[in-house]
Amino acid sequence: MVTMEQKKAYDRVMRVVNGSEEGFFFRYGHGGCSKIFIYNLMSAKVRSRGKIVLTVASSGIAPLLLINGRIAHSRFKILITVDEYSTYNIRQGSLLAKLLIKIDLIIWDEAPMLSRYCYEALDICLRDIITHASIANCERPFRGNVVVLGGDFRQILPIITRGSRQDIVHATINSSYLWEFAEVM
Ligand SMILES: Nc1ncnc2c1ncn2[C@@H]1O[C@H](COP(=O)(O)OP(=O)(O)OP(=O)(O)O)[C@@H](O)[C@H]1O
Repeated sequence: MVTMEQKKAYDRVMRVVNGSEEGFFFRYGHGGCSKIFIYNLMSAKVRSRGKIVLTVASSGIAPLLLINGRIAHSRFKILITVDEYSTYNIRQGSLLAKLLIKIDLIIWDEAPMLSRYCYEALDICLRDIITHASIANCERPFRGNVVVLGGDFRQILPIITRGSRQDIVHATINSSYLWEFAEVM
């Protein structure tokens, strides 16, 4: 049985996935506070309606707990070293590009572990790929796709070789231009 707080977060995302709204959510909570439990609930429900959900995680262990989870680097072909100019290695017309045009929900766990440039590259990639399919939502983050990131900023942050505290904070997702669109839940 889900708690009231879990139901509220689940209902909020489901309303957006089922409606025409776009949404970018961040599920924030400490370890063991049911983030994966909610992701699995959401992905099972959305998939049961014949819709497409991509579930990924930043680290090698978390995808094992997600239903059909994959490592984000493998799923999106993210380069190992990313910077502000990075994009994903996905070609127009490829099978992955066609899949990305059709997705209804992206769930990405352990998001604080990766550099914000990984998410900004996803944003650029979706804008680029979906531009060829539709001109709707061109101003919205992730081209209007429903994206749920999640994780705990008190756990592992991006690793910056010989980086200072400021460099690490600057590399996290909440320093990104995308963060102003995020609905934290
Ligand atoms: N409403 C619920 N009913 C039954 N079990 C629950 C419920 N909510 C959470 N749990 C259980 O609590 C445990 C911790 O939940 P979960 O793994 O989703 O946490 P998490 O926030 O993803 O943890 P971490 O940050 O360490 O990955 C799991 O075993 C999960 O099945």
